[in-house]
Amino acid sequence: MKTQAAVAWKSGAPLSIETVDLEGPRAGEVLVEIKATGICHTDWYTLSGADPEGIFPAILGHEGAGIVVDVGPGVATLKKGDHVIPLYTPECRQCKFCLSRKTNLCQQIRATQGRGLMPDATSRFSIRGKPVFHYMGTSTFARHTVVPEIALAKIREDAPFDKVCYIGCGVTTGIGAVIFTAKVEAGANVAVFGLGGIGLNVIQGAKMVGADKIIGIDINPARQEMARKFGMTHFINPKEVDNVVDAVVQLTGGGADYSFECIGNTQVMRQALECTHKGWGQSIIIGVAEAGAEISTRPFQLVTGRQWKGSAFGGARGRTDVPRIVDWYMDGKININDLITHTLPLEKINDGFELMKRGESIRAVVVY
Ligand SMILES: NC(=O)C1=CN([C@@H]2O[C@H](COP(=O)(O)OP(=O)(O)OC[C@H]3O[C@@H](n4cnc5c(N)ncnc54)[C@H](O)[C@@H]3O)[C@@H](O)[C@H]2O)C=CC1
Ligand SMILES: N[C@@H](CCC(=O)N[C@@H](CSC=O)C(=O)NCC(=O)O)C(=O)O
Ligand SMILES: [Zn+2]
Ligand SMILES: [Zn+2]
Repeated sequence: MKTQAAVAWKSGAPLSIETVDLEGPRAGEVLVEIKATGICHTDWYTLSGADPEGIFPAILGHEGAGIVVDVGPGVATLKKGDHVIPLYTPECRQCKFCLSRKTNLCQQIRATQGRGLMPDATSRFSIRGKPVFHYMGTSTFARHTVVPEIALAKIREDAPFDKVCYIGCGVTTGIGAVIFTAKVEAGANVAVFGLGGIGLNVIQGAKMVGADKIIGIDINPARQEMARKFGMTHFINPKEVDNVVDAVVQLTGGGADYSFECIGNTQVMRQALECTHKGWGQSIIIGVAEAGAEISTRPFQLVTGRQWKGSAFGGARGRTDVPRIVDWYMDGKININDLITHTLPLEKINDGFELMKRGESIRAVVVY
């Protein structure tokens, strides 16, 4: 079939709206009509050329929601008409990683996914006979995409696509990092570095679990108002203090119980670790740093009880947890609407990237 997509021909260049050939689903695969997709900082990271796994031409996008149009042979858990959210972290429930119960990082299809291919090592997308790569196993910047069955969460049919698409990455990543990765307890003090589409969801998660002080740190003062609305109790602008670490330690009487780095800046990752409490502080890295970047601190920081952890997709097991998070939204337990600051048609997708780069949007959502 033919479909329309925003194609990334090469790094650093704007996306180009193209008519694309899309082959139907093979065994274990599902054809999805994407109804809406968010634009995440990680799409920009890959488009910028900073991602070691970035390959071109590709169809980016990993924060979508849509409807099943067709299923390939052997697909048992989904049928035409089902509403779904594609998962860049699948959940096969059979691999060593899934069975361990220690991680959400299902590895069943990770190798081919990282090479921009479907599990049988081929692409379903092409233009004028030349293959175009998939991205993160989802490629939601296309009106139609093919996704493995294990990488689709079935969601309720009354959930609005233009809001719950954000659960496909940002919402789950932020709230999940608090609930699933850090397991923040009521009364804990939390520091959140970076108050964008991810950090604001960390704040929302910290508020949900009953954290005490929720300290937001951002160089963009315009982020303060929204962060307070979502539960931030204190704000630090690094440009206005001598030392961010000291500022957090003072505010919390010794250090944050938990901190979250939601930027992708390795200097800030160090600050986020070092502002946590001696003996038990945990710092969760969420931000994705550029290829080759390394983190450092004095080992003494770890010897004295601080811990560094990472979190991908909030530690969520997508097929199990994403439908629950959709329920939380539908039950009014989490706020997504206020974070979606811009809605655009596919033709204007590059404007969405510009808004993000200028710090003017929290989430821009493309509605097909
Ligand atoms: N681990 C995971 O599963 C995921 C990771 N990410 C990554 O999380 C990071 C954040 O993504 P978004 O929230 O969408 O980005 P964003 O661009 O919306 O937000 C980043 C925020 O950090 C602030 N900031 C930049 N430099 C700063 C500094 N030196 N100190 C304090 N604040 C600073 C910016 O003003 C902005 O408000 C990105 O690196 C993204 O790739 C995104 C989704 C999932
Ligand atoms: N491709 C990059 C790594 C990018 C990365 O860390 N992705 C996150 C999700 S970011 C979503 O917006 C993730 O889930 N990582 C786990 C994984 O298996 O990719 C690189 O090669 O550095
Ligand atoms: Zn993302
Ligand atoms: Zn698995």
